[in-house]
Amino acid sequence: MSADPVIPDTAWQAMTSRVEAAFAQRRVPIARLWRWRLRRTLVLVGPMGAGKSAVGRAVARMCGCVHLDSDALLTSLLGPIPAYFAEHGESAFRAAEARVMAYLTALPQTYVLSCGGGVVLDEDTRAAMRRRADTTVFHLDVAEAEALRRVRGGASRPALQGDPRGTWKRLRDERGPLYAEVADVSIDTTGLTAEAVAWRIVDTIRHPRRK
Ligand SMILES: Nc1ncnc2c1ncn2[C@@H]1O[C@H](COP(=O)(O)OP(=O)(O)O)[C@@H](O)[C@H]1O
Ligand SMILES: O=C(O)C1=C[C@@H](OP(=O)(O)O)[C@@H](O)[C@H](O)C1
Ligand SMILES: [Mg+2]
Repeated sequence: MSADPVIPDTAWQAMTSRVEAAFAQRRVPIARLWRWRLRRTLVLVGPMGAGKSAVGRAVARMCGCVHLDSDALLTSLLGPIPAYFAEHGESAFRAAEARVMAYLTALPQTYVLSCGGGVVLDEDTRAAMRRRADTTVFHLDVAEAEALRRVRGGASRPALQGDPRGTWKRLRDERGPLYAEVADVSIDTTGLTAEAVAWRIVDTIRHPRRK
């Protein structure tokens, strides 16, 4: 794939090297205790503050699989997301995000992927998520008040600038059908710890018919 003008080749190569290193340094899974191994890719989508990043980390720790976070990779490519939004605008961020998602959804390995809340805006990303038979997509949802508590008013989330409460609700409503389009399983995380959500995900994968 040729380099996007806003992403130097060297930065792209550094990012893909980070991903390859993550696969090379996989940790011993807690799940080994019960001799169970995750053989699927798990993708977490949902609104800001649903816990996609925290839950993804917890699931990967339990299963000893690689955890990737689209926002962490984008930060390594573009620098801090709020500064990038301010300097280049949201559409430049979305273009970079779609490119990172195309790369991630084409990886041959299995892993846990925490997505940024807006990845579903891109049609190709949604199609790539649905295409993979070895992937289960979880839609993590959360009640508005708890989401706003978790993101502490949205200071580090540029998409919430101005009116965090109104914007969070509008984005969640607008994107709700897109999350539903890609998700195999939906979990309301309100009142649950990130670890409890992670256990629920692992349980869903281990006992698919009990969903
Ligand atoms: N289920 C949860 N219960 C309480 N706090 C949570 C939960 N999930 C995440 N958090 C906390 O809320 C904040 C935002 O979570 P994060 O995982 O970054 O959300 P997202 O990636 O969906 O925007 C973090 O400080 C995280 O530790
Ligand atoms: O919903 C959005 O538009 C965004 C969500 C953020 O990720 P989280 O959902 O992990 O907070 C991050 O990608 C960016 O600030 C934009
Ligand atoms: Mg996140």
